[in-house]
Amino acid sequence: MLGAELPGLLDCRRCDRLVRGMVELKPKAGYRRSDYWSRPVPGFGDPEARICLVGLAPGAHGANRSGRPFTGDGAGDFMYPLLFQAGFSNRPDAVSRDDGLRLVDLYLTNVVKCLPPENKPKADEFTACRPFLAQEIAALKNLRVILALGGDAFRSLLRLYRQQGHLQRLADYPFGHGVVYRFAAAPVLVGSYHTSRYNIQTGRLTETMFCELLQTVRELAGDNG
Ligand SMILES: O=c1cc[nH]c(=O)[nH]1
Repeated sequence: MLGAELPGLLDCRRCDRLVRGMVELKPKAGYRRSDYWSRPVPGFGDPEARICLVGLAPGAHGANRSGRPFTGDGAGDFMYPLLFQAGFSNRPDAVSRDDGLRLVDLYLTNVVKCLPPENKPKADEFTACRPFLAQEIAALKNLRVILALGGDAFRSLLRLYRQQGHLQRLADYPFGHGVVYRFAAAPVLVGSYHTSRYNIQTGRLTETMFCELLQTVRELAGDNG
């Protein structure tokens, strides 16, 4: 099972700090508290996907409001048009959960499903949420490549791989934009700088860099271009 059907996800209250933070968050101008999802945000996409893109956690006024990863935040505004250009979706933007957006050969999720204060989940919150990520990965039967956005998401995936016996030392797998790690019995792991507004504004990540990486990921999944 995937998305909102992941057992126990929508009702999860494991992390007190995160639950409190979502309740206390002040809506942005023009919105009311009732406009906010303010619960664990399920992943979504193609259940037959060969590729899984994994972000960090819902943005305060993006995924935490809309209830869908990267929907309504700067990171998504950068990413969705490029996913469309690369043929991974049926429309170039993401507006709300009922906008008709469909992902093709791609599943999109976050390592932490609830909004973390200051965008920084704590170690025990990564740990508490990891079983959900493990279930998503296990349910994607055609999965070949995981693209992790940002070092924190990347390292959380490495920890999952270590727990599952696919690797021993995290230090053997340093994060970087474009790093590719292969494993005997787990999806290829690829690192990308996060598509955050900060990274885009500072030029750390450009459209060209991200498009090239999407192409690489597609090739790693089995297409020759
Ligand atoms: O990592 C991120 C950033 C913004 N929105 C998400 O859903 N995930």
